[in-house]
Amino acid sequence: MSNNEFIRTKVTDIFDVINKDANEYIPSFEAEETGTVISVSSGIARVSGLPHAGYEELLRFPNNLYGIAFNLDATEIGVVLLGEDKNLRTGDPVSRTGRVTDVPVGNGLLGRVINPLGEPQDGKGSVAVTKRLPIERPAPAIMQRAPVATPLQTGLKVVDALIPVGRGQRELILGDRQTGKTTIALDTILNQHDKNVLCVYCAIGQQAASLAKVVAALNEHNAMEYTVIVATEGNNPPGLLYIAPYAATSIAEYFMEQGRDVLIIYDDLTNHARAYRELSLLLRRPPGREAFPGDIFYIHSRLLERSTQLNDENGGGSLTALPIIETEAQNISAYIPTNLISITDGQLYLSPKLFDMSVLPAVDIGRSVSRVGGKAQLKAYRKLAGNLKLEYAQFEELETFARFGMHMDVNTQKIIEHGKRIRECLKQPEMQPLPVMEQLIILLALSKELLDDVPEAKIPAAEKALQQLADNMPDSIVDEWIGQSALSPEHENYLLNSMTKILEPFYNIQ
Ligand SMILES: Nc1ncnc2c1ncn2[C@@H]1O[C@H](COP(=O)(O)OP(=O)(O)OP(=O)(O)O)[C@@H](O)[C@H]1O
Repeated sequence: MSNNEFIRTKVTDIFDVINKDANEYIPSFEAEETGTVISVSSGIARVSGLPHAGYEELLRFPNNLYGIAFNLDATEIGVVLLGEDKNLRTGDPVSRTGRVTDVPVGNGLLGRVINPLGEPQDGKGSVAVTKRLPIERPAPAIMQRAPVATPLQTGLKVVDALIPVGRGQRELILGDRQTGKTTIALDTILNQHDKNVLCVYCAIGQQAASLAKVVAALNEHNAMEYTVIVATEGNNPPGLLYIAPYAATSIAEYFMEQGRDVLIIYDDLTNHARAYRELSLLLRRPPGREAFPGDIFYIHSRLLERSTQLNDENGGGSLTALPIIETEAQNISAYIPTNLISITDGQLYLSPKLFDMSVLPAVDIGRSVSRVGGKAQLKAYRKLAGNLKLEYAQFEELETFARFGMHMDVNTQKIIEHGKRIRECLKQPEMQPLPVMEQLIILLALSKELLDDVPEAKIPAAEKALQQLADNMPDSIVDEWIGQSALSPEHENYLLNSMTKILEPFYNIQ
C-alpha cells in the first residue's frame, strides 16, 4: 500500500468514528435564567428577569452575596439580602440556585460561634460539618410528640420551685430593658453542665458588647463545650437577623433528632419582629397594628411550634425554647408580648420594681405562670412549694398595708415575717445556679418555718450553711427525695434536727 492510500484509509477510519459518535450524540440544553438588579436599598434588592424563581428560593448575586426571594410579583422579585449590599449595583446579574436557605449542622458546631449562614465568627477556623438542613422546616406532627414529663432544671430557686419548666416546653421570658432577662437564660445554660442537655443560644440583633459578655460568661464556666452560639449583631442586615432564629432552630433540631435534649434561647424576639417589620415595610407589604405586617403572629408561631418533646418512636429527644422579649414601660399587653404570651406555654415576667429593690432574679411571681411545667416538676418540689406561692401572694398584699404603719395583729405579723424570709430565700446571685438538693433543703427549711426567727440580713449566710448540709447528705436520703417519692418520717426528722442545729447560731442575733 502506498503512503497516500495508507493516509486515505486512516482518515476514512477517523471519519467513521466521528460519524458514529455524532449519531449517538443527544444534545441536552439547560436553560439558565439570569436576572438583573433593578434597585437596591437597606438590605432589599428588586430583581427582574427570573420568572421561574420560587418563593423563598436562594438567589445568587455577585461577590458571594445571597438573598431570599420574598415577594414574587408579576414582573419583579423583592429579595431580602443576607449580606452587606454596599457593593451591589443596579444592573448586576442575579442567578437562581434552585434551593432554599440552609445551614450546616452537626456536633462540630458545639463550642463555636457562627452566623445564621454557618460562617464562623470566633476566629477558630472553618466549622467541621457533614450535613446541611433547610432553615425552615415543618414542625413535628402531633403523632410524633409526647407530653412534657421531664423537668428542665434552671438552677434558679424561684423558677424551679414556683414556675417550673419541662423539657419540650416553650417558656417566654419578658420584661423591660435591663431587668435580668439574659441572665436567667444564661444561668439556665450554665445549669445544664451535668444534665446532658445541649444548648443553642441565638443572639438576634444584639450589641457586640452584650454578645461578648455572654460568650465570655459561657467560656468562663466551661459551658461552651455543650453550647452553639448563633450570633447576629444590631448592625447586621435585617435579612440576617430575620433568618437567625430559624437557622438556630434547625441546628437544635438536628441534635433533637439524634435523641438529645436541647435547650434553645432566642435573645430576643423583639429585635426579630422589628427586623421583619423593617423588611416588610421596605417590600411595601401593608402594615397592620403597630406597623407590623399581618403575618407577624405566624412568623413566631411557626418558629416556636418546632419546640417539642418527641415520642420514643421518634428518638425521644426534646427541644425546650426560652424566647426572650423586651416590654416597654411594663406594657405586657402590647402587640408582640400578647402574641408571644398566647403562643408559648407560660411566661416569666421580670419586674423593674423588684429589680430596683434588688430582689434578683426579679421574677414577678404573680404575673408569671408555667402551663405545663408543673406536670414535669419533681414531686419533692411540688410538696414543698405547694403553699409557697399563696403565702407569698398573701404577704405581698399585707406588706403594702404594713407600709402605712397600720397596727398588725400577731397572725398578720407572722405572715409578713414569713413572707420576707421567702423573698430573701428566692433571691439568687447571677451565674450561681443551685443543684436540686441544695434548693430542696432551703425550701424544706422555709416550709417548716425554720428560717422565720433568723434575721433577714442573716438569711444568705443561713442558706449557705444549709447548702453544706445538702452537699453532705447521705445517699439514702438523696435517692429517696429525688427519686420522686415522699421523704420518710425518720429521714424528715433527721433533716429537721440537723437543720435546727445548723441554724441555731443564726437565731435572734442582730
Ligand atoms: N440575679 C442577679 N444578681 C445580680 N445581678 C444581676 C442578676 N440578674 C441580673 N443582674 C444584672 O442586671 C443587669 C441586667 O441584666 P441582663 O443583661 O440580664 O438584663 P436584660 O434584661 O437581658 O438586659 P437587656 O434589656 O439589655 O437585654 C446586668 O448587669 C446583670 O449583671
